Amino acid sequence: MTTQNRQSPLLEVRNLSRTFGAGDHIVRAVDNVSFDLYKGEVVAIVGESGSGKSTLARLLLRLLDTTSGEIRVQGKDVLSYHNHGDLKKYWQVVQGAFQDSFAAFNQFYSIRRTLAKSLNVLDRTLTNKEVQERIENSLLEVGLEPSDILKKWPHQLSGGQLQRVMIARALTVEPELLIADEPTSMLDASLRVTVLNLLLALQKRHNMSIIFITHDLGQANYVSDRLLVMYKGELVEQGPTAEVLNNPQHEYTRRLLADVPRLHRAHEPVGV
Ligand SMILES: Nc1ncnc2c1ncn2[C@@H]1O[C@H](COP(=O)(O)OP(=O)(O)OP(=O)(O)O)[C@@H](O)[C@H]1O
Repeated sequence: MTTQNRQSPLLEVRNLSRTFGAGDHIVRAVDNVSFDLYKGEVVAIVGESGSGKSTLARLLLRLLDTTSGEIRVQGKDVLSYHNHGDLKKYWQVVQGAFQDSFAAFNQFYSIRRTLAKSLNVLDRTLTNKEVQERIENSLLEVGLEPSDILKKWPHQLSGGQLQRVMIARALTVEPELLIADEPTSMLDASLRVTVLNLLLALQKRHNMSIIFITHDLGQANYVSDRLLVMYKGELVEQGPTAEVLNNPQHEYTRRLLADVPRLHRAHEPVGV
């Protein structure tokens, strides 16, 4: 999980901003954020509620327009993608998985239909057999038995199973980067550890890059190589996770750390 591949970043974010509203009511949800992410890295973005983490995730996934700044993936200017064809290709490289997996699924679709449909939309070149294979392999990757899961409907699955199906859905396109936005927040403690370990296993198996968004420093410590701290839309601190946690430079990071005294127990996922 060390950052070895230093040739060129997979993701380059420069001076990225997104505001909502105007005048006295302007909200700088993401304010002049810059960072790089390399292939195979797990980067955690931490910050309290409202610090701009989800807005940043949506900007990176091109689900929301930017106000200003640059996003490059594999050296390409992502913000120049406007038509559906370009965006679909982009979503084969960068995928997202979100906190509320139940809301993300169409309740009237079986899991098979959900997974096949989202893969077909993004990659029309695949045969039915290839679609089936990708779906089954992705479910196996997240520890679910395809024959059992595929015929079910979302309401028949537990929160943990749904969360894993959501990650499997992202995996069907074999992405280079997975953006996981609070993927454990709806889960109970034992399932949280399962999902965190699953993400780490995926990173190892595929050398996949992961952006892990959380308000929980303990989980960030458990999964990440590098830590980015957001406060009121700004990236106030970033660096190797152990370095940031052992020697926080920003007052806000110190405050966050003060709230989690158990963090200093090595490799323990606090709050999970
Ligand atoms: N569509 C929107 N319209 C107006 N304001 C918004 C919108 N989306 C987000 N915001 C505001 O932007 C700021 C950042 O919100 P965001 O959801 O990105 O934070 P967050 O760190 O992800 O919070 P949480 O951990 O609670 O999800 C907040 O002040 C929020 O109210």
